Parts: sequence; structure tokens; C-alpha cells
Amino acid sequence: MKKLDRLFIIVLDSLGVGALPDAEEYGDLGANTLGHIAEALPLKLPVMESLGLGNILDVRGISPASAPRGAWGKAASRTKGKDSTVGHWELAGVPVDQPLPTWPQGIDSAVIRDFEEAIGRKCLGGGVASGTQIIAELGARHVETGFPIVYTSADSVFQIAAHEEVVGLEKLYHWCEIARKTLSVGRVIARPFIGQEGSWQRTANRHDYALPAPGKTMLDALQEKGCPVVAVGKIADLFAGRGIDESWPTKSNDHGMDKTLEIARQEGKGLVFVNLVDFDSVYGHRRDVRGYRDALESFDFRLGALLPLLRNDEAVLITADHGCDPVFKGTDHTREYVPILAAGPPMSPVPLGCRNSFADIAASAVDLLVGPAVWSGPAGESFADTLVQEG
Ligand SMILES: O=P(O)(O)O[C@H]1O[C@H](CO)[C@@H](O)[C@H]1O
Ligand SMILES: [Mn+2]
Ligand SMILES: [Mn+2]
Repeated sequence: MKKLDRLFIIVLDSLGVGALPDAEEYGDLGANTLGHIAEALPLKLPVMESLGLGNILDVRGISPASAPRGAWGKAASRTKGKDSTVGHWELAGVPVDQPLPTWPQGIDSAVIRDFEEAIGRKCLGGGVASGTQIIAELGARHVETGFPIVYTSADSVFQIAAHEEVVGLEKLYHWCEIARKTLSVGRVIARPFIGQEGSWQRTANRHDYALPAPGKTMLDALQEKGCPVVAVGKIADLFAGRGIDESWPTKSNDHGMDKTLEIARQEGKGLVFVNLVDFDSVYGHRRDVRGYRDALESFDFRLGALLPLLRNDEAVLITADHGCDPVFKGTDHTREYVPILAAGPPMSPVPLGCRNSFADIAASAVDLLVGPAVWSGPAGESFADTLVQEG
């Protein structure tokens, strides 16, 4: 039986809550995104604290609530991989057993050659790199030659950086489409930037070209039942637009939450699936602990404005897609548990325990919005009955 009219799922992109048992395989032993931020700097998250954030894990400065206002728990990943694409696929009910291809030694030279031939010009870079560092290194040469800067990371990504005033967005996006057609990586990403040597700046015109999820997602399952799916932030990119009725791309976390608040103020039905990517791309990869802390506090404040807007049949669930510990070595994601906090008038403040897969969130969301019968994917286990008790 359907239990909710509308559910907001907000993904705090990269907010891990401690290393997974297999973290060593990823070189991530001891990672803890939220825990380490709170150890490094004073952190106040009164709204999430009241929902039960401190009941999920020990976080300095955040106490366990004796009477939490929300349900709380965490989830392990069953997917082989720790990036945004596969993380979101698993959250949506499609864990991936086969890791997507990566280039740990840099992009294959044959791949670069083919790409150069396809776009009719040479490329710069090609290695495993941090986006801001490689632009600092090669930006001037790029401006001089017009050759795109290509690079990868520990993730399954082919990233193309180009200056907006040298190459132009249209051409950059076109190059990405060319790369997307031939590559089997999880994502091709356009990384436009502006500015001059010494003060390059990446812009919000980033665009991700993901593969479609290799299975039926909760978005597909909901759509099949006529239940609307609204995407905020980069959700539509991560699902290659599939299963989404309406998409609102955003320029920042605050913009994403402002849009979410605007949607919440209007009556509506279905799933509102929100991704707040700055935690990951602006702070996590840049190992900017202070920025990450400030962004968390800013989110918490806006969450405080969202909760009172929830109507009798509405709820919010907060989670993440992987970790990106800003105190950890390197600049990559970290293999971690993700938090689960759920609140709203119909929700019971209960422990949800440690879930075996992010996919439990998809199973629960579908169950809450249209009922269990519809779910036929490699679904997780629904905790909808624990969350909303029939009255
Ligand atoms: O260093 P930048 O360009 O931000 O790249 C980061 O962004 C990519 C996509 O999230 C990740 O794979 C990571 O490498
Ligand atoms: Mn992510
Ligand atoms: Mn990332």
C-alpha cells in the first residue's frame, strides 16, 4: 500500500560516514569523511543532530539524540566501485558487479589517438590528474594551441577541459558527445574553465555524459506507475535522462537547496531526487576541509527550512553516494558507508540499522510511493514498513 505522496531524497554527494570493510582493497583504510571533518574543525549540524546523525556514528561535536526526530542508519555498498555514477545507480536499485573500466596509468594512448583523429586536433595531458592541478599546469598551452586537456582519475571517467572563450561550450560539448559514442567509461565529463594563467576558474557549465544504468532503476519503476520523478542538480546527467519527468540543473549546493525548497512549497507528488555535488567536486576532491565544513553547515540550515514545509504525506531522506574524505591522502573518493536519515510527519523515529546495500533506499522509496508489488529489479530490501507504521 502506498504510504507517501511525495518523497525528497537528498544526496549529500560524497558524505561518507566511515570506511567499509573492503576499504583496504581501494586503498582507503581508515577513511571517514564526516568523522574527520568534525575532528579537524568545530562542526555544528543542529538539524541533522536532532534527526539522529550522532546516533549513526561518533562525531565530535554532534551528540547522539536521546529522542531523535528522524529515523537513522547507514548503508554499505555492494557495487564494485566508488564513484558518483555507480553510487547513484546503487541508490536507485542497480548495484554493479563488474567494475566500470578505469585507466590507473593514464588514458590509453590508442584511445587518445582515436579521439584526436575524431576531433581533428591534438590533445594535451592524458594522465591521471586532479582537474584544477592539470589546468594550472597546461592551461596556458591550451589557450595558445586550442588543444583540449584530457585526463582521468581513479574513477571511470574521461574528462575534457577547455577554456570557454578559446574553444567555446558548444564545441566542448560536441567533443564530449564524440567521446561518449565510442568509450565504455562510466562518464565523459566536460570541464569548461575561464580566466588567465594564475587565476583559472572552472565554471558551472560542467556537463556529465553518463552511460544509462544497466538495469531498471527506481526512477523507471516509479515512472511506469505514473509516479512523477523530478530531478534537481546532476541527477539527470547521472541517469542519462532516463526515468525523469522534469530536471532542474543547479549551479551550487545552495542553489540546489533553494530549488528544493521552492518545489516543497508547491504541492506535488512523486519523487524529488536531489544531488548536492559541491561537497564532492568543490571541497572533497580539493581536500578543502574548511569549505566542506561550511557547506555542511549551510546545508543543515536549509534542511531546517525544509522540514516544516513537509505535509502529512511527505518525507525527506538524506544519504550519500560514496565518501571523499578531505583529510585523506590523494584527491580521490573514499570507500565508505553512507548515512541514512529520514524524517517528516509520517516517519517513525526508528533505527534502520546497517543496511547491506544502498539499494535498500530504492526499494524503500518505491515501496513508500507506489507500493512494493511494482519493484522487480535486483532490489534491495525495503525498510518502508519500519519507517511508516500503518495507523
Ligand atoms: O579533479 P576533478 O576534475 O574535480 O575530477 C573529479 O571529478 C570526477 C567526477 O566526479 C572524479 O572522477 C574526480 O576525478
Ligand atoms: Mn559523487
Ligand atoms: Mn567526485
